Amino acid sequence: MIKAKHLDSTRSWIVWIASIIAYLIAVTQRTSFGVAGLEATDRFAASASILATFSVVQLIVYAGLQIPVGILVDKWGPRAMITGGAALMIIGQLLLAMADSVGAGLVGRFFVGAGDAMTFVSVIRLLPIWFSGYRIPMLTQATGMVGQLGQLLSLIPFVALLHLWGWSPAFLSLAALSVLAFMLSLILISNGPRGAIETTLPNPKARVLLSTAWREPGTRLGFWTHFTTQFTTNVFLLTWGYPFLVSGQGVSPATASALLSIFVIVAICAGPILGSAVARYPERRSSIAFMVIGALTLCWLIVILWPGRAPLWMLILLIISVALGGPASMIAFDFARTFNPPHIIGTATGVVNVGGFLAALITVYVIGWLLDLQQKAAGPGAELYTLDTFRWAMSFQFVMVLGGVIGMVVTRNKARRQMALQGQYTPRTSGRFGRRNRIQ
Ligand SMILES: NCCCC[C@H](N)C(=O)NCC(=O)O
Repeated sequence: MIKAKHLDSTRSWIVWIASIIAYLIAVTQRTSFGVAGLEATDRFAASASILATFSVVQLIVYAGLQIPVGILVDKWGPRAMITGGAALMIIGQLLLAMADSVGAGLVGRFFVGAGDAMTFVSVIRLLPIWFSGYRIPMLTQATGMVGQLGQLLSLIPFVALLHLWGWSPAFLSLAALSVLAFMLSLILISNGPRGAIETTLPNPKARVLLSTAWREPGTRLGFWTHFTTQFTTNVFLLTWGYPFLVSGQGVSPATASALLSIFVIVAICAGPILGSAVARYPERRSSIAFMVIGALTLCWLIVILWPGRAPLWMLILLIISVALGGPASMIAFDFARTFNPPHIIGTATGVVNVGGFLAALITVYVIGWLLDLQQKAAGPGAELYTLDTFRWAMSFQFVMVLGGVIGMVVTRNKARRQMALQGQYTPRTSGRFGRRNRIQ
């Protein structure tokens, strides 16, 4: 087969670099409110639960928009979505810069969440338009990795601006950053040459796109893979990791912060390794995901069953294994891409991306509920955060892992049966069909 001329060209790299800058900036916008918690408490005279509402609203908006965004990526193309997302984030951060009430702040955060939700799926959709072969899984990992650096922009320069200049100028600077993303996307991103996004339908209906993507077992395998690999990372980073380490495991706040920074290091180191493993052994993608899930489940089990507090080295092992879930979750997008025809990859990617965020939302909520329940059951004056209350509450993650693994096994079997019927390679049929027929 002759390779299209635009694939893997200089233009491809320009488009990819512009798109990952837009994603990196979206992650900065996403994580900026979390690092401004103390200032937000003062500005909005807010309680801890109101502050938590900001995170929950953002997660709900993000997860709730993934499927509509995926469908729109297939209808309008990634460029319009990335540019539109940057515009929404400009509006959101301008509103936040001026907000002096919880309501106004929440509206700002809603816009930021919506703009952020439009970015990642569109960036992932650009990859098969502009690249070919093994580069796609490698660049999928690299996209996830570079994006996470956006968190560092929030943690270092944004926090510095907040302390030096105060709330409004700091959030105005974030709006300016999204202006940069908007301009770069408008000028440098392209949906590819005419016909690069193939459509079989002239004006595809949203319902048709969604049901076609969902009926494909590979999309559901991606959903459950993302669900199971990513949620523990989100639960740990977004809410319960820090109190679990400090109040449950008794480590100092400084050690807890240092432990949390391991997430960034693991994401940077593991991304290329997992990316090249997926590129070399695409038929083993789900086994790689199962290995990571096995490792993180085993580490959680050891920490939870450890008599008393777990030693520091065990906590480090736990965090490394949980952090591996981030890069492993990118395998889920590879399923969406390889099992679906090009005109519904956006929709399928949106479906897959709901998995981990939905699981995180459920788990964050249930862990909080289980902690409250144990405190109430223990009677007046009982502590909310103790080693034992955390042991029981964090154990809920095993229920989610079990549900996710069942989903993965069932959908993997369906996907394999379908591939075997189509005469394509699966590990079990490798002897019959040979490596040449494996699905990329
Ligand atoms: N290297 C870790 C990247 C994790 C990315 C994650 N799996 C994901 O789904 N990201 C979506 C997003 O919008 O960031």
